[in-house]
Amino acid sequence: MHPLLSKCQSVVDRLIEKSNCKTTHDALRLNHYVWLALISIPLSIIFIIKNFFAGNYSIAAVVVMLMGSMIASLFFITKVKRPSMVYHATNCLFLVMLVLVSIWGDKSEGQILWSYMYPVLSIFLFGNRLGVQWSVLLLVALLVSLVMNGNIDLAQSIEFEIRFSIIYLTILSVTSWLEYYRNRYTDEAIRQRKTLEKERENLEQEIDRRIQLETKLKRLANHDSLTELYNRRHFLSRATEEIHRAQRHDLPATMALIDIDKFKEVNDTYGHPIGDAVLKSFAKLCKQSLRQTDIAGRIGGEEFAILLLHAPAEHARLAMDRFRQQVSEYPFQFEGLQLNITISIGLSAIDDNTVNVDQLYAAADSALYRAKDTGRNRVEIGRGPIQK
Ligand SMILES: Nc1nc2c(ncn2[C@@H]2O[C@H](COP(=O)(O)OP(=O)(O)OP(=O)(O)O)[C@@H](O)[C@H]2O)c(=O)[nH]1
Repeated sequence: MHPLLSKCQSVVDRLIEKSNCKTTHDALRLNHYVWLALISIPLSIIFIIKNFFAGNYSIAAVVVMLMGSMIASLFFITKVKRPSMVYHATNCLFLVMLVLVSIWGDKSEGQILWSYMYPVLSIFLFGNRLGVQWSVLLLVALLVSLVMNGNIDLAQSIEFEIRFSIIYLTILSVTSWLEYYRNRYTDEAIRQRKTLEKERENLEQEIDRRIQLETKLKRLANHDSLTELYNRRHFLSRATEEIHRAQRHDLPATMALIDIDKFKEVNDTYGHPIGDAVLKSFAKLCKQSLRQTDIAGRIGGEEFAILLLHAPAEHARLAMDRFRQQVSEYPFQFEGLQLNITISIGLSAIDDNTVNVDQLYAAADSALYRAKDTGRNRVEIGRGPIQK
């Protein structure tokens, strides 16, 4: 679009935005009216000047009135409740003006011919049904005025009236036909756009649903459903990555295997659901006590593993001993019951000889057995990974 036109369109849009249009259809009609008014105002000025110098003062005065009403209407459309009333009023004035022009007009120049543009404008502005009604009304009014007002040059010529009517009706029919097809294609385009928008919306919802499902599936695949810690497979895979990283950067890391002591007794004494609740609470406590960088997983029934990153064996032992102490003093409470548990921990730190996570796990596991064998509620460090 030409920059001047798009500037005008933005002014028109602003006017329409400020108006009280309820539907997009109303807004479209108002858009047409504002454009017609913007084009008609300069044309009216030319028409006024021409008639003024031709001595047709009465016509010039009527057009001045019409132009004034159009300018005023541009202010009123943002104020009134129903903006369509404004252009209906202007249309009535325009119609009266055309009739008066045909009565007062310069006979030799046939001012009545200006009326030919009315069907085009009214259908453009009001749509087919109302536009045709207004156009037919104008035709009737013009014919009556031609017959009644004794305009000798025109009124006496029945032939002129017939020719005028035929051309007027042809213009009306062609415009109406064009408007009909324009409406049809516009409606079709709107329908297609709505369908496309709906499909896009559905597609977006489907993508969201699948993303959520994928996230859920990933979570289910990697996490233990009871404790929400990593499951054995995912823990070992994450631990493998981290061990490689630590080895590459020459950083310490220690694996801790934790087993709840005499957990069978908890199940046997209080029942399996309480046993589950203990496991859940223990996992929560475990998460709270760990560093953000540490990785924790549930390896089996009541067995857990933690990979303590950036922690050499001695630091890990201190940290795990604190945790062991914390667990032994923690009052696990369920349904009015309070119970205490203890844990045994086996540690194994990576060194230059560590080949893989299984070695580290095996070393931590043997340390855990030692902790169990030597009385439970203890932390033991493994004797180092199996040598290459
Ligand atoms: N409630 C519950 N119990 C479980 C779960 N998984 C394993 N267990 C129980 O954990 C208990 C483990 O018992 P054991 O392996 O004999 O060991 P323990 O009684 O803890 O004794 P120590 O390890 O030698 O101190 C068994 O009774 C299992 O049934 C679970 O998901 N929920």
